[in-house]
Amino acid sequence: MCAKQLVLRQRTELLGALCCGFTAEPLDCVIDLLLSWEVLIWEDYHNVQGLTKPLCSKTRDLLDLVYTKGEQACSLLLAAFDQVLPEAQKAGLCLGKGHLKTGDIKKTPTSASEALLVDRPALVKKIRDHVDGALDALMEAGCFTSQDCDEVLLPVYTLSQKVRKLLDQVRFRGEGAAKTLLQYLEHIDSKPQCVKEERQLSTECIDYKKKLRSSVDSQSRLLSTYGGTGRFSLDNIYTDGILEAVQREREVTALRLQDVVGLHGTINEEADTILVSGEAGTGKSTLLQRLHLLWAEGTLLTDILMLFPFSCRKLNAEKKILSLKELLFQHCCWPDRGQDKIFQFILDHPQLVLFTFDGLDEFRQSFTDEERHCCPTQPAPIHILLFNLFQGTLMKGVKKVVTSRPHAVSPSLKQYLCKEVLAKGFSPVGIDHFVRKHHNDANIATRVVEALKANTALLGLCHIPVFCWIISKCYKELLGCGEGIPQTVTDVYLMVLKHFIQKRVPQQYRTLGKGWLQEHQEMVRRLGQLALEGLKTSCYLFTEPDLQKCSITHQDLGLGFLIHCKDFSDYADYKHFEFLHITMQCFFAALYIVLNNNDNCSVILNLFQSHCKQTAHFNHKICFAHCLKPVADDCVAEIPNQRITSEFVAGLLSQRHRNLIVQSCPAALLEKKYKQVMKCLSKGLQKHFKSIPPPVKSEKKSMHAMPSFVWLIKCIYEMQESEIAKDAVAKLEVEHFKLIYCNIGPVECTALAFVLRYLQNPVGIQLDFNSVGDVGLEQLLPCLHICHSLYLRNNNISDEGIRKLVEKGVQCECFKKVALFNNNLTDDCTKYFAQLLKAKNNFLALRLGNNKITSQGAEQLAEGLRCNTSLKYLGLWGNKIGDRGAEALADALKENTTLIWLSLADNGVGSEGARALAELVKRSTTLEELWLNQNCIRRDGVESLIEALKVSATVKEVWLRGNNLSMEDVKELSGQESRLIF
Ligand SMILES: Nc1ncnc2c1ncn2[C@@H]1O[C@H](COP(=O)(O)OP(=O)(O)OP(=O)(O)O)[C@@H](O)[C@H]1O
Repeated sequence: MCAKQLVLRQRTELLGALCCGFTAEPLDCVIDLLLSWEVLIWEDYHNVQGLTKPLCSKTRDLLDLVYTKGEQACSLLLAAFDQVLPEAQKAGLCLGKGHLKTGDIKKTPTSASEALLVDRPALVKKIRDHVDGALDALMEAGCFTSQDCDEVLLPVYTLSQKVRKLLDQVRFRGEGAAKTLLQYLEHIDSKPQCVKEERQLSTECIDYKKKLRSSVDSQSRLLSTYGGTGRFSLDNIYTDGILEAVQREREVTALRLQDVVGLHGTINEEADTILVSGEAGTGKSTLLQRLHLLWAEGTLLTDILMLFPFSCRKLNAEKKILSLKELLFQHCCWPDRGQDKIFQFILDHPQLVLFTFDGLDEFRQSFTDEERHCCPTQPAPIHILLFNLFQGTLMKGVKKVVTSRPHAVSPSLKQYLCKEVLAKGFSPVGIDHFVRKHHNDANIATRVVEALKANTALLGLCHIPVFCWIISKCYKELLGCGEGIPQTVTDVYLMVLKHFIQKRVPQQYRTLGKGWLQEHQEMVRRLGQLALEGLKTSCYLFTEPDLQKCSITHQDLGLGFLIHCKDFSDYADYKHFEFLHITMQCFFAALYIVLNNNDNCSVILNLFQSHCKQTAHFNHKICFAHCLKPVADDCVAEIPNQRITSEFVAGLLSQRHRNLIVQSCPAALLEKKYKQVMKCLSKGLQKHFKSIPPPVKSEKKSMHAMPSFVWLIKCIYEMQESEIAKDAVAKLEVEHFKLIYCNIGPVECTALAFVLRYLQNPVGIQLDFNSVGDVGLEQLLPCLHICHSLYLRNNNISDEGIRKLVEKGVQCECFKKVALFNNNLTDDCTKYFAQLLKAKNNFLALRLGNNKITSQGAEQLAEGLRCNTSLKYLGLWGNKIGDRGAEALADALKENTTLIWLSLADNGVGSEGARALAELVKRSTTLEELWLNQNCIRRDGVESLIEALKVSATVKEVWLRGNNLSMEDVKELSGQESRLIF
């Protein structure tokens, strides 16, 4: 098909490709290329870009214009799309590759202005880091006025747009300006710009920078949580958590703290907002605090001159309209002099400034991009300022780091994100480090660590830092509990409550008796009522007046323990910002619901039924919209907190805690509430299962769970009620459970195993893209006997997790497949898999792609393969087994009569490895597909494979793309053997 036809037929797709991202950058890049290839002349450029046109109109105009210019122009347009669009977006498009070689049409410029046009695409990238220098050079040479500079530096422009404006202005000013710019570019020194700016800082700016540093330093030096009895220096207690960046295609990569603000993991270069998201207590605020401290000490973010930290919770209190200047100076740090100069410096040097916003989920208004505000001096309500900062309409170029729980991150906010970082809590090593840092006494630390290791359900909870902190704080109660207790989140919070009450009891009566809850029930009820009220209005504050209303003092609350001050500076000001950690507030609310003597169970019904109504279809939008509907007046308002509260209600009503609770609430009423919850949970699960669509022909019946399913399972676990679990899944006929991207961590794994172990028939469990980790994997083991396939792509699993999996797996008759793509596996894990292969002669598929397995691992695996007579699929894509590994595997599989699929793609295999594999091809009577893409096999290696294929009756395809072969080799060799795929 000719290029003109391609442009016409794919008009909608081409339009979509340039307009879907809400940023003009792809269109601008296409235009840059077309200008440099002379498809567009300067006049066309102005016509297309027209000042106030929306993005879609510009793109339509461009497509129309190029279409009228004929076949060659269309061909170049497609080539420009090919260069600009990311691979994923090109997937469905036909861009007529090979029509034209774009390199051939690049003209040799005859003037400086022409040079700027011909090199425009490259110059846009190059000048990005030198806009200020270029403007200075142009001003000095008298080519630009300060008005020209202002036009270029308008804060609404992205950095690339500023460069394009600059280039346009230079063209407008003529050949002299173009020459000056080219000369400047030739002499750009390699020093980063900030070094120069540092030298030019006015004394006002230097003084302000010092003041800001010292204020940030004092705010972040102590761990901001719990005053009174224990204040930790952040340096002493901070423990690295797991951080991951979400990439395009929803892949994730690991990040370090220092990468949070860097380029690593960027998905949209034009945006400035970095989101750190994570569930309650995963350490988002602490991470931010650590960044602040390291900046203040001058050890990290050294290219940032001014850092402004904000707390969204505090900003809720700002009722007046204010300008950006007031926001910065009044809410962060007041300049003693030269306010205007300092503010001007901030406006002029956005790349040297960082804003951080902690706890967007606590901000009362939800993000919207409906109201634009771009003037830094114009006052506006606080939410308008914030939302425009996030979008980049205001203070484009200033990096902003925002933390939030996931539920508060709307799709409309996501489109303005430059990267998304997931805070996933502690790894098992992190838990160990944290506990040891927490306890000065090494003996106690060791006992706590051992107690955790002996109670894996609890260890699972501790990967969330706030639990780790609670457990460390209540270590005396923990060590006195005996083995295996506590098991559930409710157990942990009851332990906290007991600890807290214990502290209020006079020294001489310190040992609490069995009736401890009853003795303190009045206060617990009052706090519970307060908490419930707070949750109904999404209010997380327990302010002084609130407490006074309930005749509770801060002493009652136990300042040293329960109070969670998000920002240490708040502590001095606790009358206004006292704060109980939200999960604790949910727990008190649940206690109130359970202890309430009111016979009417409508609160419980509302609490549980609102979730149960959701169907099993995985549709976040529907689910989210449903969740946002207010459920009922007497029910808590916000869904995530509602979920946490209902889990506690289920836990408190469980038979295990009956003896404690029954002292404060009549037994008959408790029983009624218990039955009510049991009924809701069981009905909820049934509804969920009933809504599973029938399987597509020839496919397995599978269920894609959504968050409400995970919540139901967690409630059942909190109740520790095997009967509901049994009932719920007894009649379930599903062959495959899909729980991908469901925030499944160790806690959820414990609950899943508790329920799924009662399934009648074996299922596949797909948990790809979660945070299962070694601890979670261990938690899943109780349901391994009903699991035929386990999929754990991207789950931070290491060799230790595999050791435990295999230990159990060899005893489970129906466990036949495991997929562990992209985890942290090394050669160590292969000895366990070798054991599995030796012991289980019904095992079918082992997929270990994208791990860190070398030739040594392959050799160990080979030992297992030698004895195995069942494996059909073996995947080692993206490891480093090399020739030696390939030889070992090929040799071990010589006599094998089951393997039909083998992937050694991207493993550094050369011709020697290929020769060994050729032997396998020759001898195998079952092998059908061999994947050897992205290796370094040369022509001689391929020739031995061709020879082998002559004898093989089973092999259908050998994939050899991306090896060390010339075009001629490929042409010639593919002519010799059609089963080779190049
Ligand atoms: N990296 C860490 N090192 C040491 N302790 C930590 C770390 N992260 C979190 N903690 C502990 O866990 C507590 C809760 O962490 P933090 O407040 O940062 O969580 P969060 O994700 O902001 O929670 P929320 O969503 O409820 O606001 C902290 O007060 C601290 O005790």
